[in-house]
Amino acid sequence: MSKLPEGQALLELRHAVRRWTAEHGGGGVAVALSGGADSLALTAAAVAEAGPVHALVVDHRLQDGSAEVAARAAERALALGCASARVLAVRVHGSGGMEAAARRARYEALDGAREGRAVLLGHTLDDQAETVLLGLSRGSGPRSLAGMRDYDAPWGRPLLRVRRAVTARACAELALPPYQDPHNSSPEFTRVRLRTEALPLLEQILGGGVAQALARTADQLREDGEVLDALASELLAEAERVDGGASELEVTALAGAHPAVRRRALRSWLLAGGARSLTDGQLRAADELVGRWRGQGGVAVGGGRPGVRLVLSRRRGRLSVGLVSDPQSEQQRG
Ligand SMILES: Nc1ncnc2c1ncn2[C@@H]1O[C@H](COP(=O)(O)OP(=O)(O)OP(=O)(O)O)[C@@H](O)[C@H]1O
Repeated sequence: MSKLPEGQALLELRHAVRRWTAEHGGGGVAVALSGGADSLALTAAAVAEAGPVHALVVDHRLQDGSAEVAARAAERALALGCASARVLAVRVHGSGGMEAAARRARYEALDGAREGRAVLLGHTLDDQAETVLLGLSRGSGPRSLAGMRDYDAPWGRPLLRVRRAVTARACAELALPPYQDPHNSSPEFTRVRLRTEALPLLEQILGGGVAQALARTADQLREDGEVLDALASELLAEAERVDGGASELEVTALAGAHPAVRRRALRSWLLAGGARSLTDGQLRAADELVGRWRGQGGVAVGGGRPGVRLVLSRRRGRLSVGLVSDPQSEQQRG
């Protein structure tokens, strides 16, 4: 496409992408294109504002006709002026449900194909608001209420301040009918009901502005969280001792810190040590090894293997993580 039409919606998107590239660098990016309105409109705006654009379309191969949907999206990307468009066919497998497995496969494929470029995603302010509302309702911690960041290398989200309705209008201005994913309107998905039922009701009861308010909450929590993370990494640097290649934490160095900072320090140290999907309960139990020590046993943290658990324990004034065999889970397997 030689020249884009200059409709209001497209201009708003171009402005958002221009702001993003000014802050995080342009000169060529990849765009994750599903063919839906958000990423299609983003692709058009990026072509105009972000240098050569390389479209990456993931075919999850979960629905009949998915290859055609992906091929059409790639064609559109080229017609919009992308420098290249690739379809990445993936195999969705593994634990945690289909949605989570598809997401994992998608991000892995995008990461493998980006060739050093940032990858722009089409998340909008409405996606951010839904993330925050879902997190609030589920009692998630501040890290998840802080929502998505506009750049979490290599993932860029230039549209986090743009309403979803704007991307739909931009597609209309471009005369590009977006692909409508049937999953996006299926009420069996919690997120869809939040979008189509809960948020409109809240908007009606509170007189509007709810999505923006939720996104603002995320911004505030993110800023606060960054300060706490910085304090936690200072604390970690003071407490960490590396002994024969193994990382341990000196309890006396942790003891004087505020538990909120301590838990963040423990979280990042445990993740670096191989823990996965830490819960608030596990982190609080881990913290009690410092703050409420009464000789208690170790704390199992997710991240072991069948028959082996990853356990955090305190010995001789230091915390360490190690693999401990777990006869119970061996029995369950056997
Ligand atoms: N099949 C796909 N191929 C390439 N990019 C995709 C695909 N599906 C989604 N994306 C990218 O991810 C963005 C968010 O998509 P969507 O909202 O459907 O995902 P989600 O599962 O809700 O969110 P998340 O990506 O955070 O898991 C899209 O705007 C697009 O940039």
